[in-house]
Amino acid sequence: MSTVDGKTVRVALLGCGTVGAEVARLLTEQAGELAARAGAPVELAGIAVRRPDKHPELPQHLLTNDAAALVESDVDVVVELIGGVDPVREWLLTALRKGKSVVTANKALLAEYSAELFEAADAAGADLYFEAAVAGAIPLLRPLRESLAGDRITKVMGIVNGTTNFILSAMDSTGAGYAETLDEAVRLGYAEADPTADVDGYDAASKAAILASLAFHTRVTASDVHREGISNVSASDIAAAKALGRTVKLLSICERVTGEDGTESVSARVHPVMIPRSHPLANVGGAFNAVFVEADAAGNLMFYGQGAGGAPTASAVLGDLVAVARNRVVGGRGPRESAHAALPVRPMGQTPTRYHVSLDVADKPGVLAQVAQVFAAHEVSIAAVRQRDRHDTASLVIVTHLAPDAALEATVEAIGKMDVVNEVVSVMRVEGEDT
Ligand SMILES: NC(=O)c1ccc[n+]([C@@H]2O[C@H](COP(=O)([O-])OP(=O)(O)OC[C@H]3O[C@@H](n4cnc5c(N)ncnc54)[C@H](O)[C@@H]3O)[C@@H](O)[C@H]2O)c1
Ligand SMILES: N[C@@H](CCO)C(=O)O
Ligand code: NA
Repeated sequence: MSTVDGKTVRVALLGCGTVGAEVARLLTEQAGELAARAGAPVELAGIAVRRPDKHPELPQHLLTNDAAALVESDVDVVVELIGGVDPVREWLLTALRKGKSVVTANKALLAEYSAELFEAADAAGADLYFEAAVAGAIPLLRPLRESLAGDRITKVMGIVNGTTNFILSAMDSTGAGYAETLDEAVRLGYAEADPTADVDGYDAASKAAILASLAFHTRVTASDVHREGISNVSASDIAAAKALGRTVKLLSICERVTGEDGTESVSARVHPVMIPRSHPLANVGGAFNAVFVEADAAGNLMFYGQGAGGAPTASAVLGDLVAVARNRVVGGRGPRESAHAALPVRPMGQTPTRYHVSLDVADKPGVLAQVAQVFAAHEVSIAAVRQRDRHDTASLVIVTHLAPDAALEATVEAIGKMDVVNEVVSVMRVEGEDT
């Protein structure tokens, strides 16, 4: 038995590309079921596209190239699937100020402007949902905003960019270098012709900002996130990781950091990391996403699935659409912004990290002691050392304990200048316990 007695919820769809086309299809094909679940018919009232004449597949009477006018028209919900900041930002602010609910997949916009969007939403009592913006189909933002709202989250760490995960997974399995693997990823259609946002970590940094804000009830923007991409990850790094029983992943890491004086701050960063092959994130291959959440009461949680693609991303958009339609039917709202903790963002240099350093050194007495002395001088404690002799040189692999990132960086710089060090073969941060 279902009750569909609510007033029709009229939906404006802005953008009909990879994700928008799937949303339009599912909205039409599943109209009856969506109405039953929402408690009211959910009706596509208009679709804004750039060139209506290029969309013979869509109902022609719904098409317009005037997104601004569609937002102002008699619609209840605006689903934005165009992307980018301008001009979308103004349209969504207009919609929210007029009390219309907004559903968007736009991480670039949310990562910089969520405060003003939430302010507009809160002032008008409208909903702002964006499950598709991080990790596509994977239910992640709703668990953070709702299911875990009673817990204290300490860390959110994951693979939230499919393109870079595809490239790193391929480098790991073939041993090939970065440039040739990227070319292959573009050829196969996994990476875009201009893959900058993915490979330089901008996409993952936007997602980290959204995750840190929701997990820690604070405001973190993309510009607060320390960002390193994967273009410097070499075949040597991958080989060094393998030799240690580790693999390399581009991780978005958001964590609470408690200073020596007990004050709390947030660290949000994106960079390549060596993790043990036994770590749950190590087995996430290809273009899949996975996010690990640590919370005081819940313990460890893992979210895994498809982080991109038309249909998977549309699944998250439709879920949000049903949620906002339900809220309208019962006259309520979804969660408002929760930024009460107002935690400062810790600079990367002061963030505790661990390094792996692989060196090619002269094979003579006292070299290990000299290298260890440089670590000690920077107050960096060594967790493990492995030395392997070759002819007249030796391979030295050092893994540190936690130390401020700036101290680790300075240590590596000083080591690179030592006469006894022939080559710094690989330097990378590590996460997870060694097995
Ligand atoms: N594709 C994915 O896998 C994926 C996953 C998660 C989130 N997202 C996000 O979803 C959003 C859409 O991504 P996409 O992959 O569908 O992009 P897309 O480029 O395939 O589609 C965007 C569409 O918007 C249209 N458009 C641009 N300006 C417009 C305007 N002024 N009026 C009307 N239409 C206009 C474009 O012509 C294009 O068809 C982005 O914010 C993206 O970050 C995408
Ligand atoms: N370019 C993104 C799409 C999903 O946000 C990725 O590779 O994961
Ligand atoms: Na998601």
